[in-house]
This record gives sequence, structure tokens and C-alpha cells, in this order.
Amino acid sequence: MGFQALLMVPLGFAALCLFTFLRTNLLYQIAIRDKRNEKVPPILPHTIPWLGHVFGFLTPAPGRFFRKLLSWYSREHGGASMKLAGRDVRLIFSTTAVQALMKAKTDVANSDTMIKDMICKGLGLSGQEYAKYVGHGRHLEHEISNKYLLRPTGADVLVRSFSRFMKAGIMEESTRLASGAGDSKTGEALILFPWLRSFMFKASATSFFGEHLFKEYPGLMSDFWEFEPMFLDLLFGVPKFVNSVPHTLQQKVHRGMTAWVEANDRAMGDKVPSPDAPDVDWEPRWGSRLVRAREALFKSLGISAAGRASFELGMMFALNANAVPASGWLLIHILDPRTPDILPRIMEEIQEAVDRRAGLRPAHPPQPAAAAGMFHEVLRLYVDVLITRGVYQDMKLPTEDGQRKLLLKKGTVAMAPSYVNHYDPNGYAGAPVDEFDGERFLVPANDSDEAPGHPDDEKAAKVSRKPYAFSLGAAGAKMIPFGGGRTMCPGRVFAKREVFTAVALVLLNFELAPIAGEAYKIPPHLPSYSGTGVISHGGDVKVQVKRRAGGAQQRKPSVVS
Ligand code: HEM
Repeated sequence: MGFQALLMVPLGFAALCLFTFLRTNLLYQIAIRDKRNEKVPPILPHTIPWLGHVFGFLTPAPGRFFRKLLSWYSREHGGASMKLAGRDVRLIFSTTAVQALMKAKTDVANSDTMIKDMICKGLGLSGQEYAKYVGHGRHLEHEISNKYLLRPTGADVLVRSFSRFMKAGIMEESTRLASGAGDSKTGEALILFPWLRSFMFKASATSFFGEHLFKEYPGLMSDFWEFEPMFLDLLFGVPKFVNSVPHTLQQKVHRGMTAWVEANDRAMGDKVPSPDAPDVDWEPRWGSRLVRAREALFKSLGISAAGRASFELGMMFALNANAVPASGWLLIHILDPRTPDILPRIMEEIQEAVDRRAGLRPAHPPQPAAAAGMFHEVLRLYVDVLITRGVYQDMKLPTEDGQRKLLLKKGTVAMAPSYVNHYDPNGYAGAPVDEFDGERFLVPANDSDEAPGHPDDEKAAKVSRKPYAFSLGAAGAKMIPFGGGRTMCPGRVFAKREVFTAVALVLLNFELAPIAGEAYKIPPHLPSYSGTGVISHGGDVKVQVKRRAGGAQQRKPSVVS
């Protein structure tokens, strides 16, 4: 009898799954045949009640869920609905609908719940502390980000500081290489990404948070990169009994960041220096104007040291988890021996930037086309974000055909996966969309793209003769690496300049070349859940690194910024 009762459990579950499968397939067929112009995106069939598509969606392989889905489900529907652990999630594919979603008014759809999950589940902020911040505090934080990070004046100051600390790191590395590491002719064989990361992370973190961060928390860099790939486990609520590592690492990094906040408070008598102090773009304790303004805000909201550590850890993620791997991918593709004309083009643009700073060229040139094209191709291919909005009022999203609209009901979650638009096979010129094409966003230059060079300046005239210019063209609307609308990434201006500065400084100071006799393979994606941001390298490239004769260590400071 006991055995029979026990048998009933799996049998009952199997019957429930069969029922769910049949029911959701039937509803799906009805939804697909529904010819109304305004309708909820069809609910995709699934088998497991409540959990729905959780297992498929939580596959640690970027893009795989959407690739599989779009192998049988037409993107012409504009979107689809899925069940994710009891939540009704509307996936938005149509480019027009994605743009409309991101532009929706805050009271109709916003990202507050996603931000709450990130800070609380991902970064350890308590619900009570979040309550002090949500609403007014969040609005003020946006104002601070706009002023000290997004606006050109704010971004300029941050890029200058970053450049200064990056150069210091490069100097150290140059000295190390000069002191006999590797063969003086060929240089040292190094694994590219961890090598770049070691000084880029330190430079960006010091420029934002001040130099005491690494004094109070010396293990930050290694702990951060161990924790970073586990962040989504916490965000998606993977329980401790399934995998305790992300939870342990979160506590460790959070403890270290809290120790830094407390040490700064003690040293500064609980005061934060003014973010607007003239001539103090950076100071050793709280670093940048941006972080000083944020700290003053969080203190004024009565947020504890532990709470402030969670917020700053969030900024640390925003700062490093995307821009550092993006710089790595960019370098990897610049050095790819299968496209030998790319490196000289990029070097030429870097030299132009150096000359401009030295006053040898016009101050306002067109943007460096080859570098911009490569950077946007890196964003297209390697950014995997889920632009997520909670829907608080019923809304209708227009689609391309001008007739059909996607209905989103209050209480649902809308998600625009960048993968679907970034990998649209009909969306881009150039090589197939799953390949890297550094020239995808280069178009023939026309007269209006020409640099306003001084007629006597031969080098400036050379710029204007370039046969190509950078343009996203019609694909611009499909490119959503930074999200959109009111909460569009406020770090986007800084990020691009940070990546350009890092790559330029590395190439100016070191000669990097593939290892002779070894295959140069572009690494695969690091296995990770959808929504990881810039996908990390799931492998690496080994390169020969040598000091470049006449690098920045022999130049005046601020060569490139
Ligand atoms: C390649 C680099 C980067 C990518 C791909 C990226 C992408 C994104 C995306 C997709 C969002 C969400 C936007 C939305 O919901 O519409 C976001 C938000 C954010 N990003 Fe970035 N980001 C990058 C670099 C940075 C950097 C360097 C910083 C800071 C220095 C930064 C700071 C932020 C902040 C503070 C937010 C949250 C805005 C809010 O409060 O809602 N990001 N980023």
C-alpha cells in the first residue's frame, strides 16, 4: 500500500506534465491562428507546470535558448510569451516594439524591480535599506549619474583619471618586462585577457573609488573576477543548497567592500569631500566626483556602511564586468592574423589621436572610423543583455508592419533579449551574423565625412582621404547593447572611451603578436546564462608581448585620453 502510494507521486506528476503539454500546445495553436491585430504574444508550449521554461532558459550557453526558439518560431510574430517560475514573461523581438518598450513612460513600464533584484539578491542589500533608496533616492542617483558620468564634462574627468592610472599600470608592466621577463627580442608569451585585466581593473577601480580601496581590500581583484560569473545565479535565485559558491563569494566580496567603506568613514570623520570641490577631480579616499556624490547621497538617505558597500559593488560591476571583457575581445580581433590590415588601420588612428593631443592635427576630427566599427561589432556579437521592464499599466507595442500590436498586460514582465536583434540574419550587411566582421559598420566615405584638416597639414589631409567612414546605418535601431529610454546605460559614453583608451595605451606601449607556430583561435563564449552583459572569454589567446620602443613611458603624460 505504502509503495503504491509512493508510486502515485511520480505518476501524478507525469500526468500533470502531460496535461500541461497538451493544454499549452492547444492554446498555442489557437493563439497562432488568431488573426486579430492586437494580441498578447502567443504563449510558448511547455511541459512542466509553474516552472515552465526555466530549464531551457537557464541554460549556461549564451543565446542558445533564443537560437533554438527561433529555429521553429517565426520572429514575424514580433514576440512570444513564456512562463518562468510562475512569472508571465513577454519576450519582445520586433525592433519597433523594443524601441517603444524602452521609451515607455515610467508609470507604464520601468526597470525598478530588475534593479531591486540586482542590488538585493545579487549584491546583498537588505530590503529595509532598499526601501530608503527606492523612489526619490533612485531619482537622485540618476541625476548624479547624468551629471558626473554621462555628460561630456563628467565623462572627460573620469577618462582623464582612468588614463592616468592605466598609464601607471602600464609603466609597471613595462618595467617588469624590461627587467628580464622573457626574451628581449621576442618578448614574453602571455595570456592576453588576464594580462590586460590585471592593470585595466586596477586603473578603472582606482580612478572611480580612490586608492584606499586596494589598501583596505587587497584581494578585491581576484575575488571580484571569481564572483562576477556567478552573479546571475544569485539574480535568478539559484538556491544555496543547489550551489552555495555564489552565496559564499557574495558575502566575501561584500565584507571586503564594507571594510573599505567603514575605513573611509573612520579616516574622514564620517564626512565625504564635496563632489564639486574645484580642482579635485580625484582624491585618494573616495576617488572620483561621481563616487563622492553617490556616497553623499546614500549617507543622506541614512543607508548603512554595508548598504553603501552593496551600491558601490553595483557600480564596480557596471564599471568592469562589461568594459574589461569588451576591451579583451577588441584586442583579440585587432590582433587576429587572418585580418592583417586591421592592426595598421587602428595604429594609424591611434597615432592621429596622439598627434591631435600634441596639437599637430585639428582638435575635432571625425571619430576614428575603424576603431568605432570594431567596437560596435564587439558590442553586437558579444553583448547579451535582457532589457527588462515590469509592466504597470496595460500597453500596446507597435510592430514593423504598422498594423499589428503586441498587448502587454499590467503585472507581466517584458524582456527584450539583445541576442534576437543583434543576431538577426536579415538585419546587417557584411559577413553572416554569427561571425565577427570588423568592417560591417564601415561605409564608403563621402565628402561630408572628411576631416576639416588644415590645408598645410599633410597628415590631416591623409585622414580626409580615408575611403571609409563609420555608420550603424539602418542596423542602429537593432543595436541595443546599452538598453534605452530613461534608464539607458549612463556609462555608455565613458565605456566607449575607456575601451578605446585602454586598447590604445596597450598598443602604443607594447608590441603584441600571435605566437609563431601556434594557431591563433578566437576563444569561445564562457558558458553563462542569458543576460550576462558582455560575454566573457571561455578560453584565451596567448600572445608575445614586448615593450614598444618609444612607448608612453618615454613620452609626456596624457598622450591618449
Ligand atoms: C560595454 C560596456 C557596457 C554595457 C554593454 C552596458 C550595458 C548596460 C545595460 C544594458 C544597462 C541597462 C539599461 C536598460 O535597462 O535600459 C546598463 C545600466 C547601467 N550601466 Fe552600463 N554598460 C556598460 C558599461 C558601463 C560602465 C562603464 C558604467 C559605469 C561606469 C555603467 C553604468 C551603468 C549603470 C549605473 C546602470 C544602471 C542604470 C539604472 O540605474 O537604471 N555601464 N548598462
